[in-house]
Amino acid sequence: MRNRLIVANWKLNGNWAFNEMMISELSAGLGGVQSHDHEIILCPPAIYLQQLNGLMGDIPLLLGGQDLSEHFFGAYTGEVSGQMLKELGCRYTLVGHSERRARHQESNELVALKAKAALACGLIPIICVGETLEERESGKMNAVIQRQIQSVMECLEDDISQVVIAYEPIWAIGTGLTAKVEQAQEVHEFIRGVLREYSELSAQKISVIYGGSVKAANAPILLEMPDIDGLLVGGASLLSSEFLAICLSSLNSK
Ligand SMILES: O=C(CO)COP(=O)(O)O
Repeated sequence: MRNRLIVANWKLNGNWAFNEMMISELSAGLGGVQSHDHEIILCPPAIYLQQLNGLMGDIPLLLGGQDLSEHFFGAYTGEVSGQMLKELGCRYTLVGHSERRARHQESNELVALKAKAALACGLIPIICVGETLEERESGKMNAVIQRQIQSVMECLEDDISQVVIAYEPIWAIGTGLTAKVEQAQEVHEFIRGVLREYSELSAQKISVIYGGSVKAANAPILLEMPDIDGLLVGGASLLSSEFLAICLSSLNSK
């Protein structure tokens, strides 16, 4: 019933030659593989969306932004709007990644406005949530994640089923530490419970994906969990063989 999503977050990586090579290697590896309930989404730096859109042809890949402005146009130097992402071929955009929350002081309220702006532009927001190690160890994890989700849900009102949630424990990002599958499943189940408070149907429909040191080696076991509907991959998405193996393990696991 829920879509399976494998999302590559390239962060501040890529260049013209690298992008060309990645698309050609992903094309060779995924050629002919089609699945109506699987989506593989590349989120490169916004500046490369146009190049990738031109390179993708009929390869079964989609594009997403890494962030967007909560504004639609105007005097906001350096920002990229949802319409601009849409024009460049995006179907998705990440919102509220922990690196933006921490480094750019993005509050829950701002993340909610960005998710709303994304939907208004016809984009599906992938809303990132997750706790620090300190929050986990001091027992605040559930409250932190609940608040992150509630802010968005309260702002979106009728549109809540149109989003994707990405659970990324901050202590597992880029550290080589992955949440144990049981730990990840437990939080995903908790997130579905929070969603259920808004709508049972939405809770069943919204894909909740996991991110944090995902690799080809741990992807299959994560994807076996009942409430893990896909993966948000950072470092391993920059290595075509690793990323392909992750995509193929997902395509083969359903
Ligand atoms: O932040 C992430 C994806 O958004 C996870 O990054 P890593 O896979 O490098 O840990």
